[in-house]
Amino acid sequence: MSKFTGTPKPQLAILGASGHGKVVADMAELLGYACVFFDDAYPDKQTNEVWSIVGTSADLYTRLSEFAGVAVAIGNNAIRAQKLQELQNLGAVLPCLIHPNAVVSQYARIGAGSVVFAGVAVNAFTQVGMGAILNTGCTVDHDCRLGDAVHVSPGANLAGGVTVEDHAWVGIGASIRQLATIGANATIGASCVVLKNIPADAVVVGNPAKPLQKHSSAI
Ligand SMILES: CC(=O)SCCNC(=O)CCNC(=O)[C@H](O)C(C)(C)COP(=O)(O)OP(=O)(O)OC[C@H]1O[C@@H](n2cnc3c(N)ncnc32)[C@H](O)[C@@H]1OP(=O)(O)O
Repeated sequence: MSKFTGTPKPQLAILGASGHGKVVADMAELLGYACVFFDDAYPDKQTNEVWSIVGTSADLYTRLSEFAGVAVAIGNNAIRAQKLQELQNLGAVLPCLIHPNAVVSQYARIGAGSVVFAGVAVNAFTQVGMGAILNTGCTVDHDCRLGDAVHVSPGANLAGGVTVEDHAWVGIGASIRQLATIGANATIGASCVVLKNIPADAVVVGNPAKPLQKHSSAI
């Protein structure tokens, strides 16, 4: 007598066997996927905790038809954007993965290849581009505009009408005042409080946000 095994789970390939990748895989399993990793450290590295690494990024590009979807778990915003673009050009399916315990308004839009982790809230009429990381417990309030491959780190809070341009990184626990704009590729340091617009490529820290100064001298 054959044993009933149920419907096979859809397979998700995750590019990047990182710590971030573990969180993506854990969430994807909750969403019903079975996960394997691809990473250029293969074959020297063959596991990422409980998950198998089965090939390099080049291997993934030749095996896309085997997968129901591909996630890119690379924290660097520019590299993640580049890999997502290459995968999209090859016809890969890039699902937007939203944790069951995230709260996303029915009037919000989040782009392909984005991940939204546990405890996140995204409020009405916010739009998020492709390949975003909305990390654990961050909030993105109403009418925000987030570009492609942005990262909002754990516990960061964006008030209403904030703009975050492509590839910008909002650090852990940062707060962004309503209607402020964070320029492309900018970095907002951990716990920073942003009250005014931040130009592209800037690195700012503190309360209120100021450009990062490195002033350690030899002790
Ligand atoms: C799940 C996850 O883990 S997601 C990842 C979450 N992580 C984050 O959000 C981290 C965000 N990154 C930061 O805050 C970083 O410190 C950055 C990007 C702002 C600066 O990094 P670096 O360029 O490496 O700066 P570095 O560590 O050398 O520090 C330089 C100076 O700035 C100070 N500094 C660095 N970050 C901050 C900050 N967030 N607030 C205040 N001062 C800071 C340092 O104390 C140091 O001061 P000193 O020169 O007087 O000693």
